[in-house]
Amino acid sequence: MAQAEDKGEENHVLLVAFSAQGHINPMLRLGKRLTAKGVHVALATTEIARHRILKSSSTDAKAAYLVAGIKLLFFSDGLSLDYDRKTNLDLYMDSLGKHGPSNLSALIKEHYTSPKKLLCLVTNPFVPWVSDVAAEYNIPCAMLWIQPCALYAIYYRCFNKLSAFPTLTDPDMVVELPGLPSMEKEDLPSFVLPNNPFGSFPKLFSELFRGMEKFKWVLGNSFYELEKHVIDSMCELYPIRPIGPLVPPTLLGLDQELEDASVDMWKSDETCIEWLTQQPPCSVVYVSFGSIVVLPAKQMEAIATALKNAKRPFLWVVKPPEFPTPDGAGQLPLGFLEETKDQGQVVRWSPQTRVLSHPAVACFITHCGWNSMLETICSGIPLIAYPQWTDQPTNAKLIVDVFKIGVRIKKEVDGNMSSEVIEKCIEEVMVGPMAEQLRKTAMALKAKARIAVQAGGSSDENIRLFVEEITSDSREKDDSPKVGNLSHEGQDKVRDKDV
Ligand SMILES: O=c1ccn([C@@H]2O[C@H](COP(=O)(O)OP(=O)(O)O)[C@@H](O)[C@H]2O)c(=O)[nH]1
Ligand SMILES: O=C(O[C@@H]1O[C@H](CO)[C@@H](O)[C@H](O)[C@H]1O)c1ccc(O)c(O)c1
Repeated sequence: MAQAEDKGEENHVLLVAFSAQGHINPMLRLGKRLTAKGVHVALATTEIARHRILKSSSTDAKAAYLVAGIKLLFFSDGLSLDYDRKTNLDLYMDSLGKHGPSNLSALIKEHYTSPKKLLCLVTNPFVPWVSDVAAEYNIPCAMLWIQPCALYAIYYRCFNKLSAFPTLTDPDMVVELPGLPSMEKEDLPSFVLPNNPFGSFPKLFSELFRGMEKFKWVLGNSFYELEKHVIDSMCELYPIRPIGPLVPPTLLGLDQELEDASVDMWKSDETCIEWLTQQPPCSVVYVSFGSIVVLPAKQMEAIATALKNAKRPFLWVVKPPEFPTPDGAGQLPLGFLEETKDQGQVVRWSPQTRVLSHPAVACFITHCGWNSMLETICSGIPLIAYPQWTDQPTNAKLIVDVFKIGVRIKKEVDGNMSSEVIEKCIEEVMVGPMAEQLRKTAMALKAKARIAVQAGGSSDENIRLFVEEITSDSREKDDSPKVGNLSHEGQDKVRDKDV
């Protein structure tokens, strides 16, 4: 029997997320901020997430369906659970776009006694078609932009052809955009480059950014004080309201909110926390490339050599590839574990936010996924950027030239990284005047992030405004996009709180 989720109550919001660790968790944390303001929230994502959450035995079956008061609902993306979505990314995105809308629509009919009880649907960028499902039920739609606001601005201008971007005939052109530093091709998101191999993303973003009027609100997982210039630059086009950082409350000093709203798709190895506790303060190099990137064998070797030669304690997350290949991608070099057993720890999946906020951790070598970056900003430690694809190259540019909280591993001409360069980066962020400056800047940003989410802070005010707008019964009377940020006076008041 179909179970109604709404139990006759009003004020429901349904969040819809692409099925990835770094997409679902910020949506859940937005959900928690909404439930704190009296809204009932559920999150719908695809079956592959349920499968992964259940497989990760750190999450029990009950928790797979209810997270911090947010009900999880699942629909099919049209593919079997054992399908290799990563290798066949374009087919995966096509299937999701083809089957997602009707399956989501059926889910809404099944779970809500009347779709009219839904104040709005909130989607994220990889499932933009959710806005069409919202329109089918005459429900307003919001988007949570889960990458830096800088990426929102870049894609908006690129796909609406408002600025010049590299082409096959001019692949090396430098891109100049308001509110951002000049960007060379290695600083741009891979999906806007002429050699991007994943055709589904430019197609998806083109449809999304040319049809922005389908979204009454655009919320961003960032905070005003972090990206003010680029956020201001979008005010005249299609504004984005920052409401983040959407990270665990413990990283934000929100002690009154102990429970995090997140799921784990892999079981984390808690033994590394015990190991960290035995290390001197500010000594450990933490290394992780997130949930999707699998590094080629040569790059794994370069990192292994650099860590050995740096002679500092390290914690390295080496997540076994879901579909292993014979070329050794994602595998540790033979003998590495034995050679470094007294120096470092390797785990398959770490409790990353606890690691980053541990006093023993000194810096983070990262692929620059936006969730990892926000978690690091909130922990106040410097980064070493080694971006791979999608938003990551731009995120690396932000780390170095805008936020000024880290360094970037420069690639060799063959596109690989050398162990010497990695080692040099480790030294730069660990010792000397540059290390000191990076740490100081990182600590100042951490303080700003905390202020943004506290009562009356810029992000908290933007959430308050969003809830006020979705719950006011202006829906019938006023369908115009509510995309504006706080009024200028409001923003100024918040700005005065800058540290
Ligand atoms: O060993 C790990 C590696 C990553 N993460 C979490 O996985 C998410 C990764 O998201 P991100 O956007 O950084 O990168 P993605 O994995 O999506 O590429 C972050 O919240 C991390 O805290 C984790 O819990 N343990
Ligand atoms: O984009 C994918 O995942 C990550 O999302 C983060 C937030 O958007 C981003 O900052 C990070 O760089 C990305 O790695 C993603 C793409 C394709 C796919 O099949 C996924 O499972 C995730």
